[in-house]
Amino acid sequence: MLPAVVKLCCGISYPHLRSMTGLQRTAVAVIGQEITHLQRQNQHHTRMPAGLMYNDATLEAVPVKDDHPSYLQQAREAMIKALRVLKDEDGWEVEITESNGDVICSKMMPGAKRIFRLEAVLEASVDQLHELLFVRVEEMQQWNPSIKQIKVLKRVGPETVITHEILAETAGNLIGQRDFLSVRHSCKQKSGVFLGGAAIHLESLPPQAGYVRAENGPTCIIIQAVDDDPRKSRVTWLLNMDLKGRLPKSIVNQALPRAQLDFIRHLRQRLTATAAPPQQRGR
Ligand SMILES: CC(C)CCC[C@@H](C)[C@H]1CC[C@H]2[C@@H]3CC=C4C[C@@H](O)CC[C@]4(C)[C@H]3CC[C@]12C
Repeated sequence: MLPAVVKLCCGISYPHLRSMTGLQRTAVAVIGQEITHLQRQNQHHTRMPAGLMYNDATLEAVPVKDDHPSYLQQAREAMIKALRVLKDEDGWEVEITESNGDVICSKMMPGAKRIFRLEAVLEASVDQLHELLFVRVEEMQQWNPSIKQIKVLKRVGPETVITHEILAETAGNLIGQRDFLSVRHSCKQKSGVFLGGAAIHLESLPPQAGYVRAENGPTCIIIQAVDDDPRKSRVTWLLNMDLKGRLPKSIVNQALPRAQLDFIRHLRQRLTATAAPPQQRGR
């Protein structure tokens, strides 16, 4: 199914491919590699029962009964969709330009849904960011006060996890309590690290009392080394979120880019905190 979708996309976008630059080329390159990976993974899936391959017995179990082999596919499809959106340069409007160079643009999608793209350069290596944003994702609540909890419910593969995220009340004041269920996938390429994600449904974890189940994705964070400095990385983050519930669009469309800036600010604080011991900070 996915290879067919990608072939179709490639066909549609072929005339545009010749005029592409930078990020766009990266995005297209990764789509090709993803197909190859995916085809290999799919061969495994047809031979082995779902869930047997990477079951990690040490994981603290919130039961994920509704296991099926397509989580990896869903995550990859989400990543490809998100990359296609980033690749298309048309229709982006600048929302916020910060004095430190961070820029947030937004774009209206079919269905009158606004999505947001943040671009920032961070003082951290690609590996450091991969570690903080994917490998040690459960620690995020320690450095990001907007998040009450992130829990890895299941490891679907070495680079694919199912997570449950609960927003902190501080972040939710205006928006109300939200939680998310997502499949998240990380893909390391020469050109950088790609983190993709999409909302999923699990019968074993239905929306909880007092929370509105929001949907995050298809989304993608691209982390690329800055050419002349391996200690810096360029982050391109597509935020595509449906907060659900009855919220005025104007409020949502202000809250989302703000949430992106907050996220990056906390990430920077976390990076400074680890870079220098407390007595040296600020010198
Ligand atoms: C009140 C509203 C507007 C707040 C929105 C909060 C947003 C910005 C929060 C909620 C859940 C968060 C995500 C939770 C998990 C991950 C997985 C990780 O691999 C990359 C970061 C990422 C993708 C987070 C990005 C920021 C995030 C999307």
